[in-house]
Amino acid sequence: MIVTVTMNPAIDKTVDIGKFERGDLNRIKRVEIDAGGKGINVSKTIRELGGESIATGFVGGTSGTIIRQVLADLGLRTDFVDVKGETRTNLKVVEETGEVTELNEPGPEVSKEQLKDLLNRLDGYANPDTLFVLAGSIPAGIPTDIYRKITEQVHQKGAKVLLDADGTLFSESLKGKPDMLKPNRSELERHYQMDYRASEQELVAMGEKLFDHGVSMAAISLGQMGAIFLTKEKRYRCPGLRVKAHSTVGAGDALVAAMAYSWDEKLPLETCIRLCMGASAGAVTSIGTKPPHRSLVDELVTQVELLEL
Ligand SMILES: Nc1ncnc2c1ncn2[C@@H]1O[C@H](COP(=O)(O)OP(=O)(O)OP(=O)(O)O)[C@@H](O)[C@H]1O
Ligand SMILES: O=P(O)(O)OC[C@@]1(O)O[C@H](CO)[C@@H](O)[C@@H]1O
Repeated sequence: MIVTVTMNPAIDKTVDIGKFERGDLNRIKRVEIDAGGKGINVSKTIRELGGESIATGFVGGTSGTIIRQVLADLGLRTDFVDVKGETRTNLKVVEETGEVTELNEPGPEVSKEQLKDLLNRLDGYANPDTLFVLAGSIPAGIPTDIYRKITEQVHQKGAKVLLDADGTLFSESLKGKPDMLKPNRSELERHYQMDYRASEQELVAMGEKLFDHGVSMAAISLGQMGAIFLTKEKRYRCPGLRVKAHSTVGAGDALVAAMAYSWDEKLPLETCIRLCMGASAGAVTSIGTKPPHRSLVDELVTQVELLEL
């Protein structure tokens, strides 16, 4: 069973404009609305891949109701805790060049009781057959060591954790010894305080250091350049697939979804990697933060090149 945790969901409003003019009037050509937030995107992609998950976290207000409804319409199982404020709306501005500017709101505050409620629910799902996907930012009221706490809590019941977090949240969460990680290049560089662009060798070295934190698999995503996949036994580099990109937002979530789905289905490492590459490349072709179609993923999977390092 896969349980995704989105502490800070969002309505994603993706707008297409020609060229973004700072300090001037910008006319929008197209608007796309999605129920988003990293864990929710992971759940949507798992569903598209043919798997099942339970999407959990906090939702509130009208946006929260919309998110619940959209996910129900998609046939997703959810178990959200209600909060008082309004779930955020995140704006993604996509220019003709493909450049994306993201404006993410902080999200509504979560009380101690609401957090306790969520932790109790997560505890109820934890067993050796459960993988928790902890992904994205946390709203006000939630301590930065929350992912560490959840990881320690569910580990006690034999469950596993896949983490996708940024900055301090990433560094704090590592202390809980998550089982799988999906940092991107800049998250790793920031964690290891590198003030220059790391080489491939340095990225691999940094990735392997994560094994000291108990990690058993790390996927280092490199945007259009592809990704590096590391386990204790094997190291692969996959060049990025050539696709017609619309918005890269959510590509990382699709990769995480494929990792989680592969774990649940007990797929071999190489099959998992191909799926990760196919799903993430497929996600950049979709408008907004919609998951890639399984048929497209299957087509892209055949193009994946695995270079053993
Ligand atoms: N332009 C692109 N063309 C092809 N594949 C891409 C492109 N951008 C991203 N990808 C695929 O998506 C994966 C994840 O992308 P990226 O490294 O940008 O993740 P991320 O920073 O976590 O993204 P986000 O947080 O926006 O979801 C890459 O490893 C790659 O396989
Ligand atoms: O503010 P966070 O939680 O870091 O990221 C939230 C977010 O940008 O991540 C997803 C794409 O990965 C979007 O659906 C969503 O708007």
